[in-house]
This record gives sequence, structure tokens and C-alpha cells, in this order.
Amino acid sequence: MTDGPLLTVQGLVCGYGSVPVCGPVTASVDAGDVLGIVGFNGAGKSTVARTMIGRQPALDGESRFRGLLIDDRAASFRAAVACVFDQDAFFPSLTVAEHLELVARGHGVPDPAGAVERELDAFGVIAVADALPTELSSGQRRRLLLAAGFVRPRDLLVLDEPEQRLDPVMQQVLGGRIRAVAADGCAVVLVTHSPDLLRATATSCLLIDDEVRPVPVDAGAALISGTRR
Ligand SMILES: Nc1ncnc2c1ncn2[C@@H]1O[C@H](COP(=O)(O)OP(=O)(O)OP(=O)(O)O)[C@@H](O)[C@H]1O
Repeated sequence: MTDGPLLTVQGLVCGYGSVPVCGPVTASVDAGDVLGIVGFNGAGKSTVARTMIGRQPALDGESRFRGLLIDDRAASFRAAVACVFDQDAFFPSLTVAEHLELVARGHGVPDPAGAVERELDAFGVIAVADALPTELSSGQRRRLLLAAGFVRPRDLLVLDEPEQRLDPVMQQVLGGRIRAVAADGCAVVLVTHSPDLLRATATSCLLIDDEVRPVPVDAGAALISGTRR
């Protein structure tokens, strides 16, 4: 463990081939912080989030976790970092509860049954605990993906537009869960189009554009709600 921010990104150029999708990114996230990432469709938010944690190679610059250059293949990094991206990937023959149990046991949660029960309850999927993925609505599949991100221990949580397909009540619940894990010392990177979720959770905000720059959380919320340009 090193002192200082958990995640540090310096001059990170993110893109495809040799073409950047946005300006270079410099940011840091401390334990307990929630960094909101905002911008218009296609600005590069998901690309930045993936590149920050080594899911896709950077064109330039660097990203460090606990002071070390990120190697997303390292078991210690994968144990510390939970991600929920917009990729539904389920085992077709495992139920909702079994998915969560698999994740909890795989990450050595001391009371996996209790942890599964808690997340089933928090994400409102108790009624479909025994359902297979093909028997879920799109919002229920989203809830399952999110529950899988919260059922396991992590020091850094990366959420890419987690509000997608959630009803307004569940969006509020999600905000509460994000605040709770941050209060517990987890660092969070939150890509979002929701001004409410941003305001409810973020402690800092990064605007992704041709030039990437930090903006106050309220200004970021106003930008994505269209009340400010
Ligand atoms: N695999 C890929 N190969 C090449 N270009 C890509 C790829 N994925 C995304 N892009 C392009 O990179 C740019 C940024 O995409 P990205 O998904 O990061 O944007 P975003 O800000 O997350 O958008 P949204 O708000 O719509 O989710 C877009 O122009 C997109 O077309």
C-alpha cells in the first residue's frame, strides 16, 4: 500500500488505431472519492474509463493503481477492482442468485450467502433470484450486473452508465449504494448521463471533450442536463 491517490492518470491518450477520441486525460481518485465522468454521446467516456483501468491500451500517457503501472491481468489488480460496463455476459444455466454466489465465493467473501441475500434485496431482484438470465427483463439483467459489482469486495469500482435501463426508484437506490461504498473507503469512477446520479454521488467531475478538464459537479450536472453549455 502506498500513500496518495488510489488511481492516478497522467496525460492518458485514449483512442483506436492511432486516433485519439478526446484530449489527454489527467486525473486522480482517492479512496472514498467518486469521480464523475461526463460528456456528450461519442465524446469518449467509455473509452477513457476502459483505458484508465487497462482494459484497452493507451496511445500515450500512463495509469497507475496504488502507484504502480496498471496490469489488468494481475490477479491482485483484478481482486481490487470491480467494473460494470455495458456488456451483458451471463452463464445461461446459472440463476440470478447463483451468479452472485459465484462472484462472492470467487472473491473470498466470508459469508457468501449473506452477501448474496443483501444484494438481491438491495437491487430488488429477490423475486427473480431463481430465474435464468433469459427469463429477465433488460432492467433486471442490469440490476444483476450491478449487484455482481457490489457483492464482492473492491477498492476501486468502475461504473459505465450504471443508470441505463433502471427505473427512477432503482436509480435512487443505486445512488445510495454508491455513496455507501464510497463512505466505506472505496474509490469510484462513474461514467454517467444522469445529472441526478452525478449530483447525488460525485465528489469531483471530469468533462470529456476535445479538451478534457475538471468541472465542478454542479456544472457537470448542468452540462448533461442541457441547462448549461
Ligand atoms: N471499438 C471501437 N473501434 C473504433 N472506434 C470506436 C470503438 N468504440 C468506440 N469507438 C468510437 O470512439 C468514440 C468514443 O466512443 P465511446 O463509446 O467512448 O463514447 P461515449 O462518450 O462513452 O459515448 P456514449 O455517451 O454514447 O456512451 C466514438 O466516436 C466511437 O464511434
